[in-house]
Amino acid sequence: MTKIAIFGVGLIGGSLALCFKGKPGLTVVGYSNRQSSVEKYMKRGVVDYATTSLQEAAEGADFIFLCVPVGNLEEYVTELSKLNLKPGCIITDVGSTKASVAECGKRLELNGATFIGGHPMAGSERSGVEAASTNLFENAFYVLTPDESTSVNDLERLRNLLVHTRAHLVSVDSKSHDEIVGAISHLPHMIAVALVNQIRGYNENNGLYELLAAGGFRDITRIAASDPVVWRDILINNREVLLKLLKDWNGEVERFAVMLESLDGDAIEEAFQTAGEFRSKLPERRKGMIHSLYDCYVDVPDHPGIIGNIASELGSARINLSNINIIESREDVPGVLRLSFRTQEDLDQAMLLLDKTGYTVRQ
Ligand SMILES: NC(=O)c1ccc[n+]([C@@H]2O[C@H](COP(=O)([O-])OP(=O)(O)OC[C@H]3O[C@@H](n4cnc5c(N)ncnc54)[C@H](O)[C@@H]3O)[C@@H](O)[C@H]2O)c1
Ligand SMILES: O=C(O)C(=O)C[C@]1(C(=O)O)C=C[C@@H](O)C=C1
Repeated sequence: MTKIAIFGVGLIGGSLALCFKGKPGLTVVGYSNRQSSVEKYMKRGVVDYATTSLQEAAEGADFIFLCVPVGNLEEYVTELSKLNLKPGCIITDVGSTKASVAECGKRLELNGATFIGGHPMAGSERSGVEAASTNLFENAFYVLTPDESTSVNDLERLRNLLVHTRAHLVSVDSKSHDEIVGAISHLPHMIAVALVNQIRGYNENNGLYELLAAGGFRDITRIAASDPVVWRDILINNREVLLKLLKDWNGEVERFAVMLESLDGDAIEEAFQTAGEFRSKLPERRKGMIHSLYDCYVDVPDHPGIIGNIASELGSARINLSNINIIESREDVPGVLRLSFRTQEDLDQAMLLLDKTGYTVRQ
């Protein structure tokens, strides 16, 4: 049996556990420092076994996945370096920053074990084992950060195991990882939070802000609801990269102010034009980056019960709906519903069914 230990069975750790559990020859052990969490992991059935003993979880493991917040990663690598791990054990992590943990894994003597950093580029604003899903990593990119000291054989063993996630594996050096992911993930999270807090401030004096906030605001701010502790650690860990990115961001904001002050309509058009072109080239269906789910949009008349009707149509056809959002709905004006599914197959079936039922549905 190949023993896989998962430290921190939350959104990411739980989703990995679900990818591995029940696969022939694999057994999955969950570790938490809290008894109540261990009980929850067992109750939800995401692991074969769970324990609060770090030693029990780690010893004899062929693979150890550290899925705790970034601020706790180095402390766990250090704790593991003090144990008698199985020779050839691969320690990996899923942290959203890679340079500091990779440096720690390299610096410490791991007594026959190896550290290879990892980061699945998939996730959600939700957290905890309750949000874990078998399909979270499907078609997403999963970054590995081996270095010159990583053996080809160890890397291959980890890659072979990660096949169960159905993600696309890519290798990147840890410094480039932090620069790129800082720009495409950490900066957007800061912007979303700053934007929500700006509007929250206005809303304190006038509740209409909250009431009128529709599709645009919701789309750009979904990630502002992400876990505060997880994101505190990510931002602090990648602060040098982020301080530089924030300077560049200030430049972008300033450019807009200049365009408005000088009534430069051409420049505004061009800004939207170039942004639209770049965005439309982004590959669709990459979960965790732009699309976290498989979505379609349905035009609906604004009358009571319509959402219930659509949900029960899908339910009767055994199509699993994972989310439903009202994008727009005003009196006497048709609204738009966004329906989200976890798989392409569910999306295709739902679109076919709703089209047959007479709804206008599009992607
Ligand atoms: N959320 C995302 O979208 C996302 C995506 C990719 C990677 N990550 C990375 O994955 C890691 C986990 O994030 P998540 O979103 O799964 O968070 P989460 O809060 O859902 O899960 C974290 C888990 O770690 C446990 N934990 C916290 N502190 C611990 C400690 N000191 N010792 C043991 N267990 C502890 C928690 O109880 C929880 O089960 C982070 O390093 C994060 O950067 C997150
Ligand atoms: O889709 C989301 O909600 C995410 O925040 C996922 C996301 C991202 O920014 O793309 C967040 C953090 C990760 O480390 C990787 C992926």
